[in-house]
Amino acid sequence: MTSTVRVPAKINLSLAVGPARDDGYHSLATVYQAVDLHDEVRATSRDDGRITVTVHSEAPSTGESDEVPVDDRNLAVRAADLLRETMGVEEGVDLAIRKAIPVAGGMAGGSADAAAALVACNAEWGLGMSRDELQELATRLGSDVPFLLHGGNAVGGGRGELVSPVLARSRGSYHWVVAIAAVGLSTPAVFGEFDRLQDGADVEEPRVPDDLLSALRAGDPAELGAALSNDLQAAALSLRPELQATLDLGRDAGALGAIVSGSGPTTVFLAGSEAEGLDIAFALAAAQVCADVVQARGPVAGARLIT
Ligand SMILES: C[C@@](CO)(OP(=O)(O)O)[C@H](O)COP(=O)(O)OP(=O)(O)OC[C@H]1O[C@@H](n2ccc(N)nc2=O)[C@H](O)[C@@H]1O
Ligand SMILES: Nc1ncnc2c1ncn2[C@@H]1O[C@H](COP(=O)(O)OP(=O)(O)O)[C@@H](O)[C@H]1O
Repeated sequence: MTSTVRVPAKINLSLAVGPARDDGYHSLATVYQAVDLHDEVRATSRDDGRITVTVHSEAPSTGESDEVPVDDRNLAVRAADLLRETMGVEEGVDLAIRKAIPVAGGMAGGSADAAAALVACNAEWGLGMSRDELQELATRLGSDVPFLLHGGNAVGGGRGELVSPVLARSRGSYHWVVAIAAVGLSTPAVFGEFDRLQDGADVEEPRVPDDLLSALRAGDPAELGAALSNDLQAAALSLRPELQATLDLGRDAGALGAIVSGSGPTTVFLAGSEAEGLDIAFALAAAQVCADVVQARGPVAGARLIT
């Protein structure tokens, strides 16, 4: 048998970063949106208990440091292994990943594959675990993994893993332009730069901005564009100063809002319509400021079985 799962990328519409905690993580208050840039994970059970992975990349080529591991460092393999250990499964699985989400781009591609592997292996091994049970395992795999199971719009608290669907009344569908950089950025390095830039100053407890929530409730792209925020942006720009020119170019081409996605270096631009998105995409592509430009829509569902 084979079970295939489609899983989206995420954008942080707002990302407020608090102080570093004792466990080395930072407390976060973020609003996630899942967008229709999808990876696919296909799981095929095998009798010998081994877990293997292959990766077919459709994402633009990235630097060597961004290569996706094809051993037990791969987050999809870790997810399958955690599920297997937790449930005492004897079978193994071959995982085949088709990647379209940029690697180390701040769009949670690795976390997405982990979420997809949980759903695919749950089906493939016939475990019948509920979404809530999978959610608990997801928190152990990474801060972003629970949201990729959830999808839609959601608030993330704790270190990002405490996902609450408080935005049930949010409306609208949004047109994004995504500018993908040639070489990724390491998430811990960006948090490290955030700490360095604070230079020992007191960091406030993070909170979700009210204007962002009200923009989502209203379903108003102009309001949402003005309310986008990211506390990691200064750190990402400090490590990659050239991203500032990309942000400026997109704004000049008519973006309602322009922001570094999560820990970067992907930058995202909110457009008023698909046609306006195309103008922004053309301007970015013509200026050759990034490796690839794609258009995406959000919000969309989280990790879902498609076979
Ligand atoms: C920044 C965010 C924003 O959504 O995503 P990306 O933009 O990287 O995709 C997330 O917080 C990333 O989540 P994820 O990529 O799952 O990170 P994890 O594996 O949990 O952590 C990787 C490392 O990032 C740092 N980290 C992560 C989350 C957090 N709240 N505080 C941190 O300081 C820690 O150094 C940690 O060891
Ligand atoms: N399935 C996977 N897909 C992508 N990266 C993975 C995967 N498994 C492990 N990784 C590692 O995780 C790192 C961060 O990847 P990714 O989740 O794409 O970035 P980000 O945290 O910036 O969103 C990569 O550089 C790679 O070494």
